[in-house]
Amino acid sequence: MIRLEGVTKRFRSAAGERVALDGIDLTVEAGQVFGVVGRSGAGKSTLIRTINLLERPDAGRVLVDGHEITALKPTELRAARRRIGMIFQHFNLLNAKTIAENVAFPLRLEGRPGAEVDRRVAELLERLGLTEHAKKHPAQLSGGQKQRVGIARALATEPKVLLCDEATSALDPETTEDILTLLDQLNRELGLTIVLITHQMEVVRRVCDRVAVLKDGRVVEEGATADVFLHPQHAATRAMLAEGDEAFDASMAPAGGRLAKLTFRGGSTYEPELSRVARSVGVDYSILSGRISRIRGEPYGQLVVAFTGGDAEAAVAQLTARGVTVESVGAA
Ligand SMILES: Nc1ncnc2c1ncn2[C@@H]1O[C@H](COP(=O)(O)OP(=O)(O)OP(=O)(O)O)[C@@H](O)[C@H]1O
Repeated sequence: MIRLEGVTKRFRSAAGERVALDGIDLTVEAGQVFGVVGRSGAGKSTLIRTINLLERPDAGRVLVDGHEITALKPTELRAARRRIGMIFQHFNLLNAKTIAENVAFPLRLEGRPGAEVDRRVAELLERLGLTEHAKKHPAQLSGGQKQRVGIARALATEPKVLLCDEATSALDPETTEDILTLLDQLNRELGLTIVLITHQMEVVRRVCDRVAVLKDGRVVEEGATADVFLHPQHAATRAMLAEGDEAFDASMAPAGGRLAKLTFRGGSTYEPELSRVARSVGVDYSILSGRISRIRGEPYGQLVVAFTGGDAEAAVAQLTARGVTVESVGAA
């Protein structure tokens, strides 16, 4: 559905040249929710803006729904952009216009007949729970409501792709959850392909099927969200995921203990696998850190434990046989 091939973007300023994107290759399949994460300055905004050519790459190709966006003539590009909606951190609404007029705006630009515009706007306001706000102005709405207007406007021309540029970064946690539920619904109900950039790992855990990690304009890691988040391979990914988490303190582990990171996924998350195995091989374990949560709806648990007083190797073998992923985190 979306393919970036060798996409490179440089910015030149008085301070010199800065490579914002350095040969990006990425594929987003139709119907996926795809997240791009990275530190400030990694190139996330530049990357998402190349998908609708708000930023034109210096090299490489961008293909959306079979069209090579980077090769289109201006009139063709305008048509292609109608199939790519976009929402923004600060909503970018027209403050002098009413909510209904904001949503109607892209349809009026296309010159659609008045009656059709009215029908489509009414339908979108209804779908997004905004009908009672139709005649208000953006300043009269909360952040969450403004983002709903942004989404309604982005959907007006029935795009196949929705680009979300830090769409929940200006919202409180409850409103963020509300908007993510909505994006999830639009993805499932309309089959909308969603690409989002964010610095909020929770957003990715909650809605993204796949994630790419960007560092200095390069993709350093990419894969299914659960794989990348539960078994990060790159230091940049590990650092982002560790933020805000209490790191386990290896010095607190029992002397001589064998440390292991255990990952339970799906149904096994709630099974007493660890205590069964410990009983069966006669080892003790201390839990040094732990988290139970969900990634894109799939439950998982991740524990760092220290095995002591028995055959730790046998415990590891039995856990592995029961589908638990065991990674060594060194000795205490
Ligand atoms: N219009 C521009 N002119 C010059 N440099 C730019 C421009 N836009 C982006 N850059 C530079 O390109 C690099 C990537 O910026 P970009 O905004 O894409 O990163 P980001 O990951 O989205 O960061 P943030 O999370 O802070 O928004 C940065 O070094 C930035 O300073």
